[in-house]
Amino acid sequence: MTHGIDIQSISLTREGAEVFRDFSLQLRERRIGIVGRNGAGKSSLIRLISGLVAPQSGMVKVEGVDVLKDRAGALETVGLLFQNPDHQIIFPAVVEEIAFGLEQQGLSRAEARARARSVLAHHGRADWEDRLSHALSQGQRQLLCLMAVLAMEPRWILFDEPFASLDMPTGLAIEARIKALKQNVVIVTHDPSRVEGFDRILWLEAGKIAADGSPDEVLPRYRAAMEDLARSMAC
Ligand SMILES: Nc1ncnc2c1ncn2[C@@H]1O[C@H](COP(=O)(O)OP(=O)(O)OP(=O)(O)O)[C@@H](O)[C@H]1O
Repeated sequence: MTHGIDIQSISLTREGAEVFRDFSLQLRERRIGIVGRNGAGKSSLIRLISGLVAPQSGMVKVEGVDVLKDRAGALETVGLLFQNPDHQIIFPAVVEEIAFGLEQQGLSRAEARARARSVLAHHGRADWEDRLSHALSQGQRQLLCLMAVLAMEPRWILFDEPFASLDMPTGLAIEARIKALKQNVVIVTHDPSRVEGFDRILWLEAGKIAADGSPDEVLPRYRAAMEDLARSMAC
């Protein structure tokens, strides 16, 4: 049985601004979308879930792993893809980028590189073995980040606006890859059409859940509210 993601009474303040106060949430579904306006706390929430941001109080467990206290366990349990691959990629060489997380999980350097090469081959990118990350296109760098996360085989993968800077074919290709993943997936997006057909949608507003339910329950209300706001902002 899956324990899923268990967020208990989180309070988070960033640079003096309160983002969450006594916030609790349980996530078990396989496909979860998070929508909400700029500054609602969507990125902060998935950073909390992956253990990259520490709350002032409260606890986050993913599949029973305390992601703040058990960093090695967290790497095996939850992977995060940043919106901008350039904020994620550390190494000049593609193979090193994929091997790094595997070494963090305890593989030797040689084992990690061999596994990285097999991951590239599995995704039909064996020819990237000797490529430099910065010489890839934006969409290709995003795919590299996805492969680096998938290589670690986490049970949950969190995506922070994965489509924001991709052209249409690359966006569709990444969307198809995400759909085919066997892992549990959480996607933060400003585009409701990307999360139609998901199991659960959360609408986050100023650090609180404004709506929580199926896409049919939440997305029409979200779209209508955003359209109302747009009308009130129009000059
Ligand atoms: N690195 C940071 N340092 C300090 N404060 C931050 C940082 N990132 C976000 N915040 C603050 O946390 C709050 C929530 O931001 P967050 O990025 O989580 O929202 P979001 O819903 O993902 O917004 P967007 O849709 O614009 O990406 C905002 O008030 C923001 O100013």
